Amino acid sequence: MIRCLNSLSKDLCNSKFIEIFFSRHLRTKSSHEDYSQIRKNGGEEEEKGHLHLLKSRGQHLLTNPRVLDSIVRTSSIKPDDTVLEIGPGTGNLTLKLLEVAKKVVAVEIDKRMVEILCKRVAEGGLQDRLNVICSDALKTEFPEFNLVVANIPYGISSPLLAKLVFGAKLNPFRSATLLLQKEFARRLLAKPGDSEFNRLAVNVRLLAEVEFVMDVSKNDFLPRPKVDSSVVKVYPKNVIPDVNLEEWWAFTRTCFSKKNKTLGATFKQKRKLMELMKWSKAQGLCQGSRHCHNCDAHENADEERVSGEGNSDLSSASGVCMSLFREKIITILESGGFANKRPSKLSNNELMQILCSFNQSGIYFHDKTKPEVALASDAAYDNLL
Ligand SMILES: C[S@@+](CC[C@H](N)C(=O)[O-])C[C@H]1O[C@@H](n2cnc3c(N)ncnc32)[C@H](O)[C@@H]1O
Repeated sequence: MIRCLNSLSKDLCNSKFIEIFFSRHLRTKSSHEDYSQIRKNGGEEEEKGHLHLLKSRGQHLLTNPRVLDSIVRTSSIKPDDTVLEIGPGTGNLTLKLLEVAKKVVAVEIDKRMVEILCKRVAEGGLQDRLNVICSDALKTEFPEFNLVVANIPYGISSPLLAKLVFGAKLNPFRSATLLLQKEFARRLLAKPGDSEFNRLAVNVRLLAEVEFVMDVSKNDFLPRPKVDSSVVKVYPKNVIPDVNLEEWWAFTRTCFSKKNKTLGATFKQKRKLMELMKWSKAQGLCQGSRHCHNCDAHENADEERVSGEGNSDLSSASGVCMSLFREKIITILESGGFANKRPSKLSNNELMQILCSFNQSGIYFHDKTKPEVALASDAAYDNLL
């Protein structure tokens, strides 16, 4: 492979050769095949100069120079910008970025790609302006950057977006121009009332604005993916709402568990009430209450939750406290006019208003006694969006 790359690296610096090279020398592997299998079964083929592209790594390379140019143009890169690129692959976009940025930090998980990338960049004499990190972008602490431009592997879109947007508090950047799966981009851009509107849009919109840039054809990639793609631009907000993020995530998770159900119906569910009672109890909401003081409702509720059992009749046995709690929640929703509203039609401001009313009444959606999850930690991005 190296021999092959040596002879081709000069050509690769010229985008006209990109397509010819890829059609001759790249091969794809299905998602279930991994590197160990390639080494075992396909090692000889790699020796002959074929680079197997892995679906499991989202290795669909953008080969249309016009699209690459458009992405760079819409990214509004300034000469003193340090651009973070996730998944540079063989460097098609990286080379264009290096033409205009002061520096590019490229994070690539596949060391075969890193070899090709470094070779191509060295051929252009631009290696001093490139910092390549061969690592998983989700597990890497990014060095300083002030702009993101990337054709990312679609399989990590959610956690990566979460890492960027929620991490912007610690690592501020001007904008992220991202090539995403079209369906994911539509969900990001969806407005309340749109069929695609969901928790992803709500959570991202809390901290960032998202703008549509353009659709990209499947034919602009090698190998051709099965899904359509779109470019979006994400702008982290300068001023972010004063809200505990874990509380917000837990709240939106509850609301959007059934996004088309009315909030009144969602909060009548016994399982949801039990969970909420747990956290609200942690805040001392019910301490001293006549009903709580003399009954074991919360302890029973906790036991039932753990064992997966439970009496569905809220008015019986340990349900006295739960009934009161449910009434309290419905009263709060009704007083704001939200009991019959559906989360899929609510704006972030309205959702924030509901959460504030709950919190002011001592109702919480997560365990506030636990320390806040460090936003820079890997675990923080799992299932966030
Ligand atoms: C869609 S390709 C884009 C390649 C290149 N930017 C282009 O446009 O031609 C995605 C790239 O991300 C890399 N990748 C996949 N998972 C990654 C991860 N967790 N961290 C960093 N890079 C990753 C793949 O190896 C692949 O090179």
